[in-house]
Amino acid sequence: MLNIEIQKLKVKSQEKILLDISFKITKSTALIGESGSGKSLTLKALLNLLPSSLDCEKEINSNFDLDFNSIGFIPQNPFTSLSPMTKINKQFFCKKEKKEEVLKLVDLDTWVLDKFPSQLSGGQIQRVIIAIALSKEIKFLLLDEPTTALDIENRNNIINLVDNLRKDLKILILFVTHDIESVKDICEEIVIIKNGLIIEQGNTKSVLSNPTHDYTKTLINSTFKNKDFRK
Ligand SMILES: Nc1ncnc2c1ncn2[C@@H]1O[C@H](COP(=O)(O)OP(=O)(O)OP(=O)(O)O)[C@@H](O)[C@H]1O
Repeated sequence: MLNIEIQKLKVKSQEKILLDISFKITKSTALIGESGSGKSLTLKALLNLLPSSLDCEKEINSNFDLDFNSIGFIPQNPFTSLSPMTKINKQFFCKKEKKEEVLKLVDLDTWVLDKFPSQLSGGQIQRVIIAIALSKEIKFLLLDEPTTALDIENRNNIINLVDNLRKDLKILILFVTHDIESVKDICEEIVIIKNGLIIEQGNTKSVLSNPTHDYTKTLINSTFKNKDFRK
């Protein structure tokens, strides 16, 4: 079973500590926090994409090589993630058979290969982006608010897709969002962050049904208008 143990992830600017967290990913973990809590910094630090003005200390153990080839990244806005003037076919860097295999995994037919991004819907583009990530035989998938730019139907489709990938491919997932509802059924573990620090973490269902911090309660209440899930 794959696992990642982030023992230390600390990001500092010249003025202050922006992020200081540690957590494990053994299946799928949701990282939840308000705007400015440190979600993007966490992703950038894991992807080695922090600006040089920030100082980063990392102690990460994993039972596989954590590098460019083993990590897939799904950004927030699918509409700006692909090259607009290039057909989908040319945006994959793998053999035809692999393209067909990964398109099937995301429930798309090969006709999309002959299209430009502008000819696809937001949900289809997000599926293509996930297929491109999967064409690399990744072991760890990072998702940065992957449903924010989508309508409710496409949002649910992408959530179901991520859930199926998690079950079928058994890859590790870190799903970053401010929207608890989108992850409550697909992430086993949840990490709540505020001002760059972990406020609460644990099994998702336990934390959501019995939050101990007011910050977590506020996040839950702002997400769930209908609180039936807690019964
Ligand atoms: N390059 C930087 N230099 C200095 N401070 C930064 C830098 N990048 C981010 N920060 C600060 O670090 C904190 C966390 O930012 P981050 O972008 O990780 O938040 P976030 O949780 O992703 O928010 P959002 O949901 O709005 O994207 C914020 O206070 C932000 O101002």
